[in-house]
Amino acid sequence: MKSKWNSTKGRLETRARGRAVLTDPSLNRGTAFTPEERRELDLVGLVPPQVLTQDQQAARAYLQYRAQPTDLAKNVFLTALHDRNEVLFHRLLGDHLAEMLPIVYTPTVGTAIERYSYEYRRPAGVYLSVDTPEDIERSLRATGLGPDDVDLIVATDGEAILGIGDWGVGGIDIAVGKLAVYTAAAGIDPKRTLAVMLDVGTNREELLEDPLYLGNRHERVDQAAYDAFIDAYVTAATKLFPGALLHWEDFGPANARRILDRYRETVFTFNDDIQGTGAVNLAALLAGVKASGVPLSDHRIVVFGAGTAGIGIADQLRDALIAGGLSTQQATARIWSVDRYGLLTQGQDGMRDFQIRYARRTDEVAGWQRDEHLGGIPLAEVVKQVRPTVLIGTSGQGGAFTEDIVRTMAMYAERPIILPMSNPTRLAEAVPGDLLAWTEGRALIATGSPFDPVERDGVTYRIGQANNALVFPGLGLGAIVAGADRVTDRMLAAAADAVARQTDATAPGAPILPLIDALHETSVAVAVAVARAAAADGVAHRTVDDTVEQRVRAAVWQPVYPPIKAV
Ligand SMILES: NC(=O)C1=CN([C@@H]2O[C@H](COP(=O)(O)OP(=O)(O)OC[C@H]3O[C@@H](n4cnc5c(N)ncnc54)[C@H](O)[C@@H]3O)[C@@H](O)[C@H]2O)C=CC1
Ligand SMILES: CC(=O)C(=O)O
Ligand SMILES: [Mg+2]
Repeated sequence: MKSKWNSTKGRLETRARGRAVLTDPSLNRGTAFTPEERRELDLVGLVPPQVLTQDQQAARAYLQYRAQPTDLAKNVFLTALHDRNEVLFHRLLGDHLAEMLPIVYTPTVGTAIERYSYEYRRPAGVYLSVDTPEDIERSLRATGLGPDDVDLIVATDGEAILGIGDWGVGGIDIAVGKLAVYTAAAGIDPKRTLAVMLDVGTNREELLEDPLYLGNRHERVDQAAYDAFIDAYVTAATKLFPGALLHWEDFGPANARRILDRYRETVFTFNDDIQGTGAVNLAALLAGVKASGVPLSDHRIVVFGAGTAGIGIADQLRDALIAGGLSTQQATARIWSVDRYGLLTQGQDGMRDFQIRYARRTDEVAGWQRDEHLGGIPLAEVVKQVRPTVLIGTSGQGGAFTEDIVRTMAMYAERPIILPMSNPTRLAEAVPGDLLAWTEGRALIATGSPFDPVERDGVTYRIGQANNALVFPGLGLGAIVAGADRVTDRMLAAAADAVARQTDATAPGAPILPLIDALHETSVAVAVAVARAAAADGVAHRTVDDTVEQRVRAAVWQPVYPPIKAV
């Protein structure tokens, strides 16, 4: 590798010279290279004469950003900046986090993924192909990164991107987006991360037929080939980068849980949609429960959309109820899960194995109104019968929480807790303005994608984002600082608890989750709690003591140009 971070000397050392410096985004600082650096690195005459400060560069980049006509154009602009000058990209993102997160992350990242093969400029990570698994190791090595150089790898197979489905190779952008959030929120060093696209094909006809489509032009492979490929990836990644956390993002429901179950006991690994989402949802509930004044164990919880995220949520809620003193049976009975064929009920055809534990007994629902067209008991009937106090949406079905459903819920719950968590924005099961109108301002709300505050009767309701972005960055940072080699349930519960402690939702209009402006402090709190939990579970390989918060803060990477030395 031409450049290397020298941690003893605290400087970047490079053998690159001239144009090669300017085309490497981890080295390039464009007009901010000092006269001395320009001479040392053979850049004299290759950049305009004026030397700018990073502040000036950031101000100019922000002007350019603001001049972009659409959100997609803003995304493309930021991607290009990322490709040109990584530090400046992170500086800009950090300076304008609440404004730019919706551009690099949900909702606009969804559009960027749909448009990937059209907006493509430069590669963005490592593209591994199921057709040539023998190249996995070589491709990972080609990054030039050594065994101690990687803390984190975010991988996707692009099958279940947010709620927009299978986008094949374009899915790489969700891995890139998650990594941007890791750095912006928790200061994970971007040099020490990798985005990986596990290209197993796509079942989206429109991509297969598109001459510009950049991924493998065949359908998704069968399970045997798929599993062998995933195994080859895990084997190579753990061999080459033994300390790295393997983060899985947006896998289809048939694979997400299977992969997690297969590796979680033996590999340092984390499924964001199952575990991160479960933790942020639990945090929202803990904060909402405090504001509602009703203990968690007295709540009746309906989860709409019993897939990867929905059942991940149900599992962590169930664990929290059990930790609060309920038996497994009692805890499970507090949760009603509704999927595409209605309420999960015993004996229902086509249930996934991970859904079965939430299926209700048939005698319990015998008198409930079925919808023959749907093939089961619809959400509206479940809400009527159950009178839930909590309604969670992870269905990807925009508008599914109708006025009728919400008004029925609000007849019985004083402070209904409603979390339309589906992304991107257009797939939210309901929007905050409607929810507040239908509940006369009583609903406690958090949404998966960002929403503006709502004004009502002189109160400003700020809407927290029930998004795993409140959890995974701090989880990663805490795990790194603790030198963890596993992600345990206790670490997830600790993350949820730490997020919930960041807010007090008792004041009128207060959000139940911390706002994005506070994402960094939230992530630090999560990291500290996670590091302590890792130590308590015996999976930490570094000392976690009273100095842990200091160490977490010291580990936060800052977007400043480090000293650079030509070698
Ligand atoms: N806010 C957050 O942090 C997160 C939000 N999500 C969102 O949750 C949604 C689902 O994501 P995944 O669980 O990964 O997908 P998934 O495909 O695993 O799950 C979706 C589930 O919804 C069900 N469903 C589909 N149509 C339905 C209908 N008409 N009625 C009831 N259920 C229906 C499907 O059968 C499936 O079980 C997406 O929109 C995603 O963006 C996912 C992860 C994190
Ligand atoms: C936030 C996220 O992970 C999702 O919507 O899939
Ligand atoms: Mg996801």
